[in-house]
Amino acid sequence: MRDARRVVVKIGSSSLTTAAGGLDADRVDALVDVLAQHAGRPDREIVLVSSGAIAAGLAPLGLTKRPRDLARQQAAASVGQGLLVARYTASFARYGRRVGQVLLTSDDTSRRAHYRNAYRTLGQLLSMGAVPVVNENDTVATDEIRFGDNDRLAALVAHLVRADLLVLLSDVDGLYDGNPATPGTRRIDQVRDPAELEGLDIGSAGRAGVGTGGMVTKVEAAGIAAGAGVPVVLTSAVHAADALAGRETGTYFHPTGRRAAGRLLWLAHASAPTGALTLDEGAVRAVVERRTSLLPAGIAGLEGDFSAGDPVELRDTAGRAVARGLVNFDAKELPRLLGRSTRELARELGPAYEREVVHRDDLVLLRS
Ligand SMILES: Nc1ncnc2c1ncn2[C@@H]1O[C@H](COP(=O)(O)OP(=O)(O)O)[C@@H](O)[C@H]1O
Ligand SMILES: N[C@@H](CCC(=O)OP(=O)(O)O)C(=O)O
Repeated sequence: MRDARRVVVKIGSSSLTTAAGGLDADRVDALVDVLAQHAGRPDREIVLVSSGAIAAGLAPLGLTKRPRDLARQQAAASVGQGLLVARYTASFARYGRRVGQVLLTSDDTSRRAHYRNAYRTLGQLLSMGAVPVVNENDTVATDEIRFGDNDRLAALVAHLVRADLLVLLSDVDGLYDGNPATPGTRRIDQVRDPAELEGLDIGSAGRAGVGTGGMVTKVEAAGIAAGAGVPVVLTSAVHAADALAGRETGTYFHPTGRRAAGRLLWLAHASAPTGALTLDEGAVRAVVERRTSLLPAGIAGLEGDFSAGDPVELRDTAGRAVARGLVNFDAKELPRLLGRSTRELARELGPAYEREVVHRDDLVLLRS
């Protein structure tokens, strides 16, 4: 951990705001002090995933707690994101460092061209010595395409930039074997296998009116990152320096998997499918066992109003999800193509209809 060169640090709203609501400039500065020192060493790079846009926008808009409706959350995020980045800009300037704002949606990150763009921009910022400050693009995301929680976004960003380490900072110094407010609960120092966590009381509520997802989303995010080969430290913001220096702190999640191919991890975790295709038995075998592309001939039915490029679920005839993929046709185009061979379609409708419905490079299996 001490040698981790490229580190993604995620900080939650609860660690950036005051009890009265609004951004806590002192806490932002304290975090930046630690990050700037780490990033100031040769060969070290930081990508910061920062929540707090909604929380920072509440007080300026006269709101006392996080609104339930999406429209007001988006308005708060719009006001708060500006304030948040202004604060980071001023704070990193004390160290002569620039910051670059990067706002992502799940839609951006599962589409091939957008994914490459995100990868390139983050890499460029880092190579120019700037600190990318990433958040979800809350003001334009709809409920359906929202990540909704930055823990998962941070895990996917860690994978995207091929980070050596993911540090999740919260207001609690690690994962506990029960709600830490309950006397007698103990911190878990290491997690070697997510199965070790089964049966633990892991709360889904964050600090009232501020954070989202509680510990549940952190544990899920740690599972995604560790499963993709990125070790994770989960600790409190006050221990950020320890985590970056490789000193023991919080809960350490050992990597459990190998680094998977780029975009497919995003496809599996970032996006909610906008529709579903039902595959006949032969097509399930072809896609799952032989890892081929999905052709119209093997599709028995479809549901949902998707557009070309959207993520869809691939199901067997019993309705079980077997894979997820990016579809190459709009839902309204597909019915007349189903069950027909690509050669026949190309002859009848033109060469554009020879294409796969889901290309195997855009397909991720959900069970093996
Ligand atoms: N088993 C657990 N271990 C640690 N914290 C837990 C657990 N269950 C629930 N929590 C709560 O989760 C909270 C952190 O979630 P949240 O407020 O959403 O964080 P953030 O805003 O940093 O993303 C902690 O303050 C703690 O009260
Ligand atoms: N994108 C949202 C943060 C969503 C979120 O996951 O919040 P948190 O649980 O505090 O990390 C915002 O900036 O307000």
